[in-house]
Amino acid sequence: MWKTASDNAKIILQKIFLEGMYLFDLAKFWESFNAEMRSEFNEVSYNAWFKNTRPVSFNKGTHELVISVQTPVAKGYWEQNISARLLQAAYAYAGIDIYPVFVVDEDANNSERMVQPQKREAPAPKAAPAASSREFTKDLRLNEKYTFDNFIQGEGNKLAAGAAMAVADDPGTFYNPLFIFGGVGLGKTHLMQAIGHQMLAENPDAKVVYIQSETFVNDFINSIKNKTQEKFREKYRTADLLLVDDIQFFAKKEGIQEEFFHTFETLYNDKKQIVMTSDRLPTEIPDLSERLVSRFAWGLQVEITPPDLETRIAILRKKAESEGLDVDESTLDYVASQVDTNIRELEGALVKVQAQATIQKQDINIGLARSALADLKLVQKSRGLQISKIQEVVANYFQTTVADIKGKKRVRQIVIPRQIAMYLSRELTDASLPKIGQEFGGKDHTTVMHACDKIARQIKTDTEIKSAVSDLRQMLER
Ligand SMILES: Nc1ncnc2c1ncn2[C@@H]1O[C@H](COP(=O)(O)OP(=O)(O)OP(=O)(O)O)[C@@H](O)[C@H]1O
Repeated sequence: MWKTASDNAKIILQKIFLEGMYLFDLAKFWESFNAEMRSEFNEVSYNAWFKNTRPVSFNKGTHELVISVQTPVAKGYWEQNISARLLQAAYAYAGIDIYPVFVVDEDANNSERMVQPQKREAPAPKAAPAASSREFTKDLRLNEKYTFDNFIQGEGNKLAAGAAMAVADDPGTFYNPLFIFGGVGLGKTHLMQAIGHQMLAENPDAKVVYIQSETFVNDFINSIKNKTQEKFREKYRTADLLLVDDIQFFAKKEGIQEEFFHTFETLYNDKKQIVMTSDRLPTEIPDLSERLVSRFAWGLQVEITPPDLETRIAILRKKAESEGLDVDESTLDYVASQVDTNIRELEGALVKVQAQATIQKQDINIGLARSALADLKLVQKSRGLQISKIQEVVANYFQTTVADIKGKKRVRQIVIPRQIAMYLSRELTDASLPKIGQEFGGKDHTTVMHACDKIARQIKTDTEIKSAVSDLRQMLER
């Protein structure tokens, strides 16, 4: 029987397909794709998106290519920005279509939280007022050291760093707004400004506005006093990138919130990137209007948690290098072990050691570091109460177990001690509500908020609860 032209075509296609399958060597393909990406992305971006991303398997039947990424942020970035490139590369390499599937590596063990974006409303287009670029340059005060290159990634900040880089690579589209929250001195401002630096490096004419939230408040009040509201609006509503630091200071300021709402709307609708930092989630900022809370959740809310020892050492090493200090590893290790919750204080500790070395005309070594930081140790000791310690003391007091305190049992004998432990964690540590929830077996921050409110109320009305809380406080503060 003769073959028709269309049969032939089918056979040829089948052959090409099979050759493609045959040729599709996953390891080799990945190597070549990686090399291509390495030459295209700068070092920081390459390290963020590609270095720890691995192909897991390729199914020759379904063409599914399973790829393991380190964080949910990296997953989102690959899906949105890199998938298309990967498809092209696979086609060019072996003439086949592939279907990438991204999985987050559970072993990467992220300690930070990422709050998933909420559904956003379709933005109504709005015309932006004309810009005056000189005003922005005048206001710009980015710290030149706060770049991605100088930011050490580790447990506690890699989700936030990944999100910041994604935003810097593709502002106004990917995670808008980006809301970075977490404790004092953990690098929120640094990351936020790094986005500004990258935007300016790529486009020196970009209008990058970086402000402390108090500046917005003061500018607004002055604009009313001086009748320069139009100018005020122009300044903020024509930015390409608006960076607002410590937005928790908008708490209870209704007029300011109203003004910021309109600034937000204008920028958002114009697809301009907004980045905010805060020491807590929007839902925890007192009297923050519902519409701001919901808008802040449109993009990504990501937490920075305190760095582990390894990251603290790496930060100190980098700082010592940039200051031209010769500090050996054991001294770096010692200094890093003295300050565990605040990187500003960690850097301050190194400065203290450096100052002592200068005064005493000595080289920096572990003995000198010990004497320089002797008083610091006392301060840290009284401040560094751990949530785990609170759980242990409360469990003992109520003759239950830490597992039950952290668990899900709903019986009253456990629920009350659990709520008291949450209340004390809020009162006696710097931990945010999400962080406390996480330490109590991954509970939602609203559960913690409810527990804290309930115990605060009961202390006023229930003498037994009152004296239990006061006993426990004494035990913990001893
Ligand atoms: N991962 C990091 N790598 C290098 N330096 C860091 C890192 N995180 C923080 N720092 C440094 O620690 C100092 C404090 O950081 P930053 O001011 O950004 O903290 P913050 O979270 O904004 O604090 P605050 O809550 O007080 O506003 C800065 O000098 C910053 O450069």
